[in-house]
Amino acid sequence: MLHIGPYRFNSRLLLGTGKFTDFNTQKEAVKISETEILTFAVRRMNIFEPTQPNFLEKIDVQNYTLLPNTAGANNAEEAVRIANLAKASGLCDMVKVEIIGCPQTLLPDPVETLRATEMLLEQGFIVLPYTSDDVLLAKRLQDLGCHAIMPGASPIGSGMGIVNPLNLSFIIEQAKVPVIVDAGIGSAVDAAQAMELGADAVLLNTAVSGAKDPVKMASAMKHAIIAGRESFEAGRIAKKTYATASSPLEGISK
Ligand SMILES: CC(=O)[C@@H](O)[C@H](O)COP(=O)(O)O
Repeated sequence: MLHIGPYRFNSRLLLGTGKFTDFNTQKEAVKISETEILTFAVRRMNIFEPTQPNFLEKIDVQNYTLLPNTAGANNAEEAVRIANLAKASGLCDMVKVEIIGCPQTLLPDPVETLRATEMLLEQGFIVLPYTSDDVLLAKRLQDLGCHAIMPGASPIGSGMGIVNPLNLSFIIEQAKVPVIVDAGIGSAVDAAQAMELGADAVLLNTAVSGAKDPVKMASAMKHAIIAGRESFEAGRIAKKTYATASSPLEGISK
């Protein structure tokens, strides 16, 4: 079971809701993924304008925990403002801090992310900062008291998978809060790898919404995350340079 602050989840898949070609595909993908947490950019919701189109309109949002993110914020103050807007509209008291520092790589701004996390924690939010795979930054965020750490596997939407598994495993090793690998997942094997490294969950969007068959990919991601977690818990065999026979002959009388 995944624990984030006071919340408990059976699914370890967090699904982004953007970039689907149509609302029916989005709905089917969300359903088959069996995710319990949906994430979205607050700035894309017309939260105070019920007459305007709502991109979650096909989804029965009562059945999900909503994780608004602060995408679009350029600094800590803007992120805090966006988080409060989401909270005031009754969406959730959890927030994913997303403060992009570079328009080309979409990598997060570490200083502003740290500041926003501190400010939001002071205001009583359940805070999940999206961060790079910087090991010490992850520790600093954890020391502030954030409720989960969300290191990127690779740049958002790149589909490059985990570019630095070593950094990720260092982050996981030292973590006292859930580690949710967020962004850059390209296919099911990447999601399984994150879980095998010991991540607590995976957040992804583009790999599903941009797949040739998004619904099938959502299903694949669900299974990959379950398989990766089971494999992690089962404990993999040690890697060796040379072969070991599968049917050893030692001890067998001739
Ligand atoms: C939807 C969301 O929160 C994204 O910002 C997230 O980082 C997903 O990234 P990918 O699209 O690379 O999976």
